[in-house]
Amino acid sequence: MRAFLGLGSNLGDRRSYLKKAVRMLKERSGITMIQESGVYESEPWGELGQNKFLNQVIEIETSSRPEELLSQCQKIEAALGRERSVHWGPRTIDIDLLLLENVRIDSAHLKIPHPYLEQRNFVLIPLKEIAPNLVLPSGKVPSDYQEDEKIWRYRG
Ligand SMILES: Nc1ncnc2c1ncn2[C@@H]1O[C@H](COP(=O)(O)OP(=O)(O)OP(=O)(O)O)[C@@H](O)[C@H]1O
Ligand SMILES: Nc1nc2c(c(=O)[nH]1)N=C(CO)CN2
Repeated sequence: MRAFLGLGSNLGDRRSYLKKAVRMLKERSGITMIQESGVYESEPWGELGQNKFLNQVIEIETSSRPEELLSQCQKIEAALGRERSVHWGPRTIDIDLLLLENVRIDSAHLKIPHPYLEQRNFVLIPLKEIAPNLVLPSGKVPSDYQEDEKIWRYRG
């Protein structure tokens, strides 16, 4: 099954957390990397008054079921020192399941497609780089969305 994952970090060595998360995902059994977007920096969305984020979107092929994939991602978050304190607050690493091929889930602990997907430029702009024509829940595609001054390519 094809899956798009969104990675984000705004604490500590943000670039290194993204690299480590990508490496750990590649090492997981049943996961094959298909594409990695570049890294983008942006102002915090939602909960303001925290550090800027680095974000990246990746496409993988996985043999895991959605619940298993969530649990694999949460193990990586835990291994990289993620502490869940503030909703939408600072984090060393966040891994969101954005879209899974032909999957719709609306349970208490897993919602697919990710409910805020199309409200977040930090997801849409990296997605536009690797999957410009992917049809999103609204029927729009990532190339319909424009970059703005609140998000830029990070070359660090
Ligand atoms: N598509 C999804 N991807 C990742 N987690 C999800 C998803 N849908 C629901 N969740 C649930 O969301 C819970 C809280 O996640 P988290 O603490 O990362 O929220 P957040 O990053 O602050 O907010 P957001 O989910 O809006 O990015 C997770 O424990 C997980 O069970
Ligand atoms: N720019 C940006 N803002 C955010 C992000 C993120 O990854 N990038 N994640 C959040 C919690 O999921 C809240 N706000």
